[in-house]
Amino acid sequence: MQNYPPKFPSATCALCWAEFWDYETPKVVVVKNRNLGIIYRIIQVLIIIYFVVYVFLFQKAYQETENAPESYVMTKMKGISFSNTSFEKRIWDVVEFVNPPEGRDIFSITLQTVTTPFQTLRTCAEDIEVPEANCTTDSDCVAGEMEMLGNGVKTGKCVTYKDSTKTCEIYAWCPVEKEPDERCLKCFLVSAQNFTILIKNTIYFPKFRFTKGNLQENVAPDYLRNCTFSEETNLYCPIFPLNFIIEKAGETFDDLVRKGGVLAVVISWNCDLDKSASECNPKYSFRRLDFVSRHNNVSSGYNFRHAKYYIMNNTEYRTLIKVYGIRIDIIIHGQVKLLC
Ligand SMILES: Nc1ncnc2c1ncn2[C@@H]1O[C@H](COP(=O)(O)OP(=O)(O)OP(=O)(O)O)[C@@H](O)[C@H]1O
Repeated sequence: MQNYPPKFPSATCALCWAEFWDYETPKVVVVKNRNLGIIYRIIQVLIIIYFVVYVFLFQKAYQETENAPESYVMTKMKGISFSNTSFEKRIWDVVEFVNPPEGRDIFSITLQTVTTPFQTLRTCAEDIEVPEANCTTDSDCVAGEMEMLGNGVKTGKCVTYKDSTKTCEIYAWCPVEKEPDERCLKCFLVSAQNFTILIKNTIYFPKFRFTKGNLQENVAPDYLRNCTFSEETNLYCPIFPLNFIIEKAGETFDDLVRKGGVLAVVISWNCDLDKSASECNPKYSFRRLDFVSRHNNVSSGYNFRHAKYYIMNNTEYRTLIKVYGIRIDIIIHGQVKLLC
């Protein structure tokens, strides 16, 4: 059965042409129902409130925004400390305890060291803690073999490590490093808490050509030497005592000195450029970044090794230094808005 006559293109075209000349208008139906009317008005009011309060007043969606400013950070530490160990009496100035020295946005402060002095390239017994180091006869030590967690290449001999304990002999920087049973936590850099850090920061938003820095302008040349940061009274004095950063990050110096750790100083520049530039101020926050290592027995804290080389009697020596310390990361955030 065929319901509709077959439509030919010419017939469809004629229909369209006829409809083109029709007049259309929506028909409004007024429902006289109080409840329905109340719901309708409430929805209208909610939509108006959303746009006026949230979109316009709070989000300021009529403004153009720019995120991720170009940023310059320079850091400089000041401080001096004295350590008195059985090994040596030592003065620690910034050259000793700041790594790297150029004043980058990521740097570390040495709080404790495990030092292995007078290492030379020669043979010695492998450290007992190294896997496969224990031996009873020379046949346990394959010459030329290297243990990736070890300190050198095996010579093929089994030698005395301590008392009756024997380990494979290795060719390495000897003597090899030994972690002391107990590190003297009070020996090192106790006064490090009072060290101060200058953090110079300038941001630039290229779209709006807006730039600002965190340093007070037009002040006495020795202003920075005498001021300390305070969010309430000294926002533009970016000199932070180390202990201030540690406390604000919710940590204690004693905890950090044991294993080291990584702290962040976050500087946020969130500004409304429709207001005066003086109302665009940095906001500082502080937190510990290496939370994963803090609650972890396998690898906790922050440490690294470096060596100082020297030549004595035509022999090259090095002092191996394992450093435990605080790494500071300066992180810059920013967002500005301007009426377009
Ligand atoms: N961490 C800090 N704590 C206190 N004052 C500081 C700190 N870092 C720098 N200053 C002081 O801030 C001022 C500006 O430092 P800047 O590094 O620009 O100049 P400088 O003359 O090279 O400093 P300096 O020779 O003292 O290291 C100097 O007076 C400097 O001593």
